[in-house]
Amino acid sequence: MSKIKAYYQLVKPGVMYGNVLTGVAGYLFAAGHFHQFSWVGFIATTLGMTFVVSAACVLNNYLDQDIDQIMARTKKRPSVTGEVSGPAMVTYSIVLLVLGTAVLALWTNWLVVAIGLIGFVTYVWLYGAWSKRLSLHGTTMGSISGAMPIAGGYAAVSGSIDIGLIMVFLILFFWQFPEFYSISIYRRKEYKAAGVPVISVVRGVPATIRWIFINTILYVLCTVALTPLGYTGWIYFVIMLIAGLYWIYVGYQGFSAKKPEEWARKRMFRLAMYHILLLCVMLSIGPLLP
Ligand code: HEM
Ligand SMILES: CC(C)=CCC/C(C)=C/CC/C(C)=C/COP(=O)(O)OP(=O)(O)O
Repeated sequence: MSKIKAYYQLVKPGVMYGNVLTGVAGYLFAAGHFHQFSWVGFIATTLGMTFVVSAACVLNNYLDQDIDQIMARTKKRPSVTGEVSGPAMVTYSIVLLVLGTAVLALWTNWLVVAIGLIGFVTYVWLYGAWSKRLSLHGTTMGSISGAMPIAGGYAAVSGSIDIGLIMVFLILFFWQFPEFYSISIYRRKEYKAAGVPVISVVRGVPATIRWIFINTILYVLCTVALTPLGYTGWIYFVIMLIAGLYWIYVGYQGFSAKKPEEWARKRMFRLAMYHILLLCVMLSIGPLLP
């Protein structure tokens, strides 16, 4: 692997782009609602968030080497193979964090800076270094950090904490349980071998399927609630309701799945990916449509 590719891998591109995408959606959602869009604010939010989320992922890679070297999915990471040294990773993370925080501080507002830093600390320490290793509730902590970028994007426009900010935070918070709990089903053996107490290891697969179902319903309720709350028009409502009911139906199929691993990988996880894309598009245009 070339050095550049190694440094790129360290930011966990899949997770990083997903998080930035939700940040962008949060910004556009608020911009549509408040009729207030600025290119400077938009670019600074996107760029700053990209740097801060990347900084968090790099530091997490540095701290997670012991777990990552056991799991097949993660054992080829540059942090594990030694391609990038420990001190280099820490320096890289600090540079990204300083850059990102500076961009957010200069061109957005202090609420966005605070949300970025809370997300950073929650992901790197409260989740990665602490609760992920200790308890099945680590996912809840991880979900708090994962819901920060959309809240940050929204806050860049609103400048304050309001119902809209709380709702987008909750939507993203609940979305992550179907996403990660389905991964925990199809990667159960790896997590068990690495000693990570994810829900499928601690409570078993049927209980995990139950919690996926419950959280999917909570996600759908929060997404459609934006319309009666006055944030989006009925086109958003109808599309999110239909897509949401379908997701709930797929969650329900989990109860009778003959091969839960296959259901989790090919149905539930995949649908979580489609849902986040659809959600981001609909949040961005929902306030502007009838
Ligand atoms: C807003 C929050 C999140 C976003 C946007 C997100 C996005 C993504 C995306 C796009 C992927 C597929 C690409 C890739 O493999 O890198 C992925 C995979 C993954 N995510 Fe998430 N994720 C989020 C939250 C979480 C949470 C809370 C956890 C765990 C507690 C988690 C654990 C994982 C794992 C382990 C994979 C790898 C799956 C595999 O290789 O089979 N993610 N995520
Ligand atoms: C504003 C801000 C900086 C927010 C932080 C956003 C962020 C990086 C969220 C990630 C969510 C999450 C728990 C991913 C899984 O990590 P993992 O360590 O379980 O994944 P792995 O097993 O692939 O390493």
